[in-house]
Amino acid sequence: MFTSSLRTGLRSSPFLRAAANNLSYRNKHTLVLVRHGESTWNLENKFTGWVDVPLSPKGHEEVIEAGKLIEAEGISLDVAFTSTLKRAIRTLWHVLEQTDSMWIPVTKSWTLNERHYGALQGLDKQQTVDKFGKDQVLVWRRSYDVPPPIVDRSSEWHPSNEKKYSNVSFPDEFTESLSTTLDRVLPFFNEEIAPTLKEGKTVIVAAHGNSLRALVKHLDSIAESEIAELNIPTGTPLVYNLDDDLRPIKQEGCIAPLQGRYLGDQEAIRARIEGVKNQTK
Ligand SMILES: O=C(O)[C@@H](CO)OP(=O)(O)O
Repeated sequence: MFTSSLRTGLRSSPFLRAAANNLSYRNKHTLVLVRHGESTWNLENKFTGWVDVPLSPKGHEEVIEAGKLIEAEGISLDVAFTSTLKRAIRTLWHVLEQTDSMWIPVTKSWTLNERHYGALQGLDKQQTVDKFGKDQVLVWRRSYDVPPPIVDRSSEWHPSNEKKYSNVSFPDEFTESLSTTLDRVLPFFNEEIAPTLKEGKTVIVAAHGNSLRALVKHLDSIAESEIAELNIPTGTPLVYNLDDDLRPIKQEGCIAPLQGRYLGDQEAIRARIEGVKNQTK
């Protein structure tokens, strides 16, 4: 009787649970993905892409909570990667603060940016549905290889007009589909993130809905036909355990087709996923 209540007590202790998780994460390649928290343009329901908008007040709260969840899970971060957009950078900062790992190396790369939304950037999502129809907007948002309308160099949204991309050359007419987003996310993953994971480091990537959709398409071998259905919620850590070939080890409680596991209240997470989907009804 006494022994069994002692065992129950040990299992329910957050400290001991975190310590046990810490041991189990140490023996695998651990990759934590987190989409930035709600941004001001998520709140206003505008197509954002590479427009550098900040987190909303709720977005800050979401990612502070994300950091606490990572900490409670006993995950000890070693190396971080993020985009060059402030909503992802700020998300990472909050997570690093909450996990007492602000000292770890951080690499920022435009290749982890959100998918560029071309001439849709800045438009209200619902008004775009009203003008072009739900089906067309769904194709622009979620098809694998149909890009939104282009911007040229005269547009304020063309990356050649921004200092932060001055070392990169972009075509005169620019836009991105999920497929062309994957064409820049995957080389960065293979050249920078994969070797770090193989060294045994625990890696966090703070990025965006569509750059993370591209990455998990690769990790989880999701078919082009299936990827349209996949929506990633804001500010929710997604933890992968990877084998030595960096193939995901399917985790209990994962939401198919993902093999990694979201941390947090699973019902609330499913509601957030639906919320992303329903931005264009
Ligand atoms: O506007 C965007 O850049 C993205 C993410 O917020 O939107 P969507 O989910 O419609 O691809």
